[in-house]
Amino acid sequence: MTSEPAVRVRGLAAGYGDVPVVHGVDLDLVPGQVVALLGPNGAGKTTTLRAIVGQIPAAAGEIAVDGVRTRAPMHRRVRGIAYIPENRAVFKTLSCRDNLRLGGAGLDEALALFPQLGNRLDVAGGLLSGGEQQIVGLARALSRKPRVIIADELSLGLAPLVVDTLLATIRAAADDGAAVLLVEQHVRKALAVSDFAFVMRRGRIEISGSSGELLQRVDDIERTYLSLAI
Ligand SMILES: Nc1ncnc2c1ncn2[C@@H]1O[C@H](COP(=O)(O)OP(=O)(O)OP(=O)(O)O)[C@@H](O)[C@H]1O
Repeated sequence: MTSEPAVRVRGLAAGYGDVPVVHGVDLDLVPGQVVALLGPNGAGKTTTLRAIVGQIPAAAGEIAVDGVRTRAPMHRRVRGIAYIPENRAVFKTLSCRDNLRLGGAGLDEALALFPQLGNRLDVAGGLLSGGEQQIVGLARALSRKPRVIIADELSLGLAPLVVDTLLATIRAAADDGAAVLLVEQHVRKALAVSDFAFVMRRGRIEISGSSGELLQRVDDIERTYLSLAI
């Protein structure tokens, strides 16, 4: 892959107040690639994403977007970056249609991605199933054709088929040229759709490699790194 990283992270440290949570994180997000960030609960994955998008400040290290170092807050840094946080950002009293239109996203593009929303457009966001709410959030983010997609546990609590749909859509967005960073609890599914993966524990990256390599040692990785909390 010859593309320059869309996002380059070096030596990133971040935390909350005086409490350091992540340390020394290096990663590149390259157009066309999905990078999976794996790790047990509390490892620091969400904190890493929040620091990359500028929702919390970096305590140390560098973040460069398109080769330009930035410390800008999220609303400036995220031009062309879709951040899909863990909690489903669906407005409960707005219809599915209005939820999809929010923020300038195109309804047609959203329905092209997820035709199954077509007969749910008049349903209030709060009455959609968890899977549908997550699909609405992802459709809204992807229909703006972001260059960088940063997604946190898209599949939390969803049925396996919905998880497969969401991950396939993420893969397709990368194949169309997006640079993707994905935090995912389904380790095998994440390794199957990603190109490169990092395993984080106690705030540090402990393993990195191609997803194919990591898939070959997934039993060992799950036993050693993913089965224990923190
Ligand atoms: N807003 C916050 N204020 C203080 N500490 C926090 C906050 N959010 C997270 N933490 C702490 O930071 C550590 C890392 O949490 P983080 O959410 O980044 O982990 P994670 O790997 O994403 O785990 P999970 O899979 O449970 O979301 C945990 O010890 C957590 O308690």
